[in-house]
Amino acid sequence: MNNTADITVLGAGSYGTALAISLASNGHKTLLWGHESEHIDNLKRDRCNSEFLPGIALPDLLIPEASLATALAASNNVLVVVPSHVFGVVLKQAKPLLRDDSRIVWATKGLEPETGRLLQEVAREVLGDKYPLAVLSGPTFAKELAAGMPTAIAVAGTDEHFTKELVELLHSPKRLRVYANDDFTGLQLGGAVKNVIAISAGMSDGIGFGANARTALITRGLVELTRLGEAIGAQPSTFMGMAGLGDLVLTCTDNQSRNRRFGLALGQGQDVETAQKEIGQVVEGYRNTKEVYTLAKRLGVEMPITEQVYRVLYQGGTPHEAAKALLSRDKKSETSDSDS
Ligand SMILES: NC(=O)C1=CN([C@@H]2O[C@H](COP(=O)(O)OP(=O)(O)OC[C@H]3O[C@@H](n4cnc5c(N)ncnc54)[C@H](OP(=O)(O)O)[C@@H]3O)[C@@H](O)[C@H]2O)C=CC1
Ligand SMILES: O=C(CO)COP(=O)(O)O
Repeated sequence: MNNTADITVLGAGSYGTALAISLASNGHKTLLWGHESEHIDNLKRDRCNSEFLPGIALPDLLIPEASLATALAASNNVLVVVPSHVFGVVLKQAKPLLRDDSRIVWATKGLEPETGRLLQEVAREVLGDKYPLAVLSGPTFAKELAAGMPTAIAVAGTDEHFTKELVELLHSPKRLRVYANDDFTGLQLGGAVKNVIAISAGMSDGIGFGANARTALITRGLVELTRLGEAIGAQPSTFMGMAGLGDLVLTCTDNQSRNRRFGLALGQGQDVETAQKEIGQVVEGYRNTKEVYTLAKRLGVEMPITEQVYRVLYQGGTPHEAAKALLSRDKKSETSDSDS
């Protein structure tokens, strides 16, 4: 089947638009589908996603598209960038419209709501084994990527050929460095767990603690992520890369992160609902906390920071109580899970 576009992006929020801008700026014809036709009309009229990325012009090769059928017929490369709680829903909508040669990659960061399953399991359940799958993960704020500021990211998947082609499509010597990785599981998990740790770092700063506490949370958060990763078959070295340390540092330290801002608001005494509402965009870590907590409990993996964030978000605990609980834990060795 002939491609009329090089790639189709599903999800016209901040990150879907930023990736589409980046791809189109690389010289690739890119269709950008969004589920609200009025939003797509605005993109076409303004040549700008004023709602999510004000002031950043859409390149000529970026074509906003309101019809999912047209978007999916245009290219065999499908990049899904919707929030994790609608990932399965969007794949179900897409399934009857996919081409025989479609290949699916996502930049969604999260796990399946309630079950805590990796998105690869959701994709396989909905789509079967027919299509190659891949994931993009790493420290990439939409606004900076869309503005063409230097960025690095990692990609992994089920099919080496597809992964290599994604590197070719996305990589730009001027703006975006793309690292191929062979740990499909690790890249997905890193993108979900960092959201939870970013909330904890935000809470700590919101309370008024300093750089020491924030850095301790990043470092021990990395330990939690690595422990959970090993339990589900990821490679520990992945978490020293873009989708682990990289994304933890980014989202725990910079207020562009919605998860961090959510935590900040909670640390300053705001309630969960108001804090979420004020962000006005997806705060993946709110749901991810429940999913990561559930997954860790199921596998018997110790994740004390995640557990405390869960207490605050779902069990009425306060950020101060969470900090106290973490500080008063038994003394232990840094390098093993035994007591000191
Ligand atoms: N923003 C960033 O810097 C980064 C984001 N990500 C990840 O990308 C994913 C998307 O986040 P992001 O773009 O930032 O989120 P935004 O909140 O900016 O946008 C989400 C978009 O998804 C749309 N959407 C909601 N429900 C559906 C649906 N059922 N079908 C189709 N579209 C839907 C929303 O439409 P509507 O507004 O109409 O509800 C909106 O356009 C998340 O998993 C996030 O973690 C990853 C790296 C960086
Ligand atoms: O994943 C991100 C950057 O890599 C975006 O982080 P937030 O979802 O916290 O804004």
